[in-house]
Amino acid sequence: MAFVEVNSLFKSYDDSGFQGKYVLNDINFKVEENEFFCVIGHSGCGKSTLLNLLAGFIKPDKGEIYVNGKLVKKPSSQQGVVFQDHALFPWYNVIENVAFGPKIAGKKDAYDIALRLIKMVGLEGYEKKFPNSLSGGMAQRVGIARALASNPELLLMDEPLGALDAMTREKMRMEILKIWKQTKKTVVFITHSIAEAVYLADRVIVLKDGKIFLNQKIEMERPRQIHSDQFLKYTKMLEKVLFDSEKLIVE
Ligand SMILES: Nc1ncnc2c1ncn2[C@@H]1O[C@H](COP(=O)(O)OP(=O)(O)OP(=O)(O)O)[C@@H](O)[C@H]1O
Repeated sequence: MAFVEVNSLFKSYDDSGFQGKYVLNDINFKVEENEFFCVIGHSGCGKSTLLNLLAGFIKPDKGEIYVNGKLVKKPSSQQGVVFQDHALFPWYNVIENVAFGPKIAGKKDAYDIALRLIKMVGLEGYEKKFPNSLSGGMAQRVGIARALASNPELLLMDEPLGALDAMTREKMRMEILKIWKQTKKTVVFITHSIAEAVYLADRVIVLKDGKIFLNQKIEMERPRQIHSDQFLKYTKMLEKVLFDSEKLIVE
């Protein structure tokens, strides 16, 4: 069994639930352990819905999701989530935000865990700062540290770089890859950006009209050279599927 298995998943927000109203319509895919898995699609195609289902925040109409062999039924510390708007507690400083999960779990070393992760995301010295005094990139680093603090098996990232300016975004991409390599987590990462998906992913799926239109392995050495022929080959392939209505390729 793969680390994550999504089997015949259907989700509608309409009680009548007939086909055609499904935001996700018979979605099937697998994510291997330690894989960096990207989901890409136009606005409204169901990316966040898929992530919320993986996180156990909402339930499917039909189908199942297994994470490490366990059926996802509700949110759990095994699924860490990073949100686009970082969703930090504004009344807590950085260390309290990061230590929150381990403290709730009764970990005696919650602050040690938090300190280690704050250092890992490059925010040493900022432990006592409050979210409103941090830049977008810094707040997102705290969001990542907080998600990692519960030592989840699966890290779910919903457009974590979407609100950042282009330069910070580029820097954060590299940071995320570094953190991924260091922690050896399995990552499901949602993005609007084709280049981001090709830069980051071991595998990309393209969601469109409630279906997976492409499930593609990205076979390139890291760090990836964004001007290389191979990189352009993949970006063109994804562009074609995203903007061309005919393709339906599932490996
Ligand atoms: N709670 C909800 N109730 C009703 N409809 C919803 C709800 N959440 C999402 N939808 C609808 O489901 C569809 C998919 O939304 P979703 O947020 O999953 O898309 P998305 O691909 O993440 O979009 P974006 O990239 O803009 O964030 C949209 O048509 C949206 O309006």
